[in-house]
Amino acid sequence: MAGMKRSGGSETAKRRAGERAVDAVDDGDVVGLGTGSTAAHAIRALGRRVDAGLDVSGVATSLQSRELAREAGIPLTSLDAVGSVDVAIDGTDQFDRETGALIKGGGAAHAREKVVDASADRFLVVADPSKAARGLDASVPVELLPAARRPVESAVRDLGGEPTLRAAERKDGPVVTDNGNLVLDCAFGALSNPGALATDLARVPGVVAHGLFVDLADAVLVGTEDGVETRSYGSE
Ligand SMILES: O=C(CO)[C@H](O)[C@H](O)COP(=O)(O)O
Repeated sequence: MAGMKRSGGSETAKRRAGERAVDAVDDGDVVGLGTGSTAAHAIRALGRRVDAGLDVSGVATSLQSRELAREAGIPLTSLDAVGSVDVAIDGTDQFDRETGALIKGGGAAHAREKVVDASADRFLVVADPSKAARGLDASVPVELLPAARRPVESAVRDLGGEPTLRAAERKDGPVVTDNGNLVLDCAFGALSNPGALATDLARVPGVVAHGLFVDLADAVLVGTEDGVETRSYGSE
């Protein structure tokens, strides 16, 4: 994947984080179902609790999470129907240990993820230790309207970034998101002010959503080989 490296964190660590996050789900909750390999562990764990009698419904953030939820037997609803979710469980590509700011979008699902995660009463991030960082320096995925590619690339360069169109791996040409858009992976180096960059990127005409999630996470649950470390942010 050009410009965006997916994590090779251990499956044990990812599974522990996903399972611990699902412990926070209560009977009757509407649950935001994140995208990616770590969130997939949470979806499977939630499915096991549904099998055991838990009454919840899920809001998928992608075609991937919708299919996984169906396989796991989790009843699905939509944000159109419910307006918000009680708890969202989602992965991340990088998180700042100090602030809980995230860079997401390695799976090109960050537009819907942001809508669902931002609507949550509690947004729990599940991660393995390879995602932890001091500050943020990964490239920032930007989903954009296909017709806006050139002006968005130019605006990213004006903001100090170097955009790379994300190429598909098992298809010729670019990645096309679940929303029919393209993704630019934008290398800015170390981010001195992620909040300001988030605001600037969101203002660019043609940008649908960027992968900076600032002041959204309530907690990051980091699975390890031995257990789970919970880092709380905001009001948690
Ligand atoms: O933001 C995402 C998808 O758009 C994922 O949550 C992120 O890429 C983490 O994935 P994984 O758990 O497979 O490392």
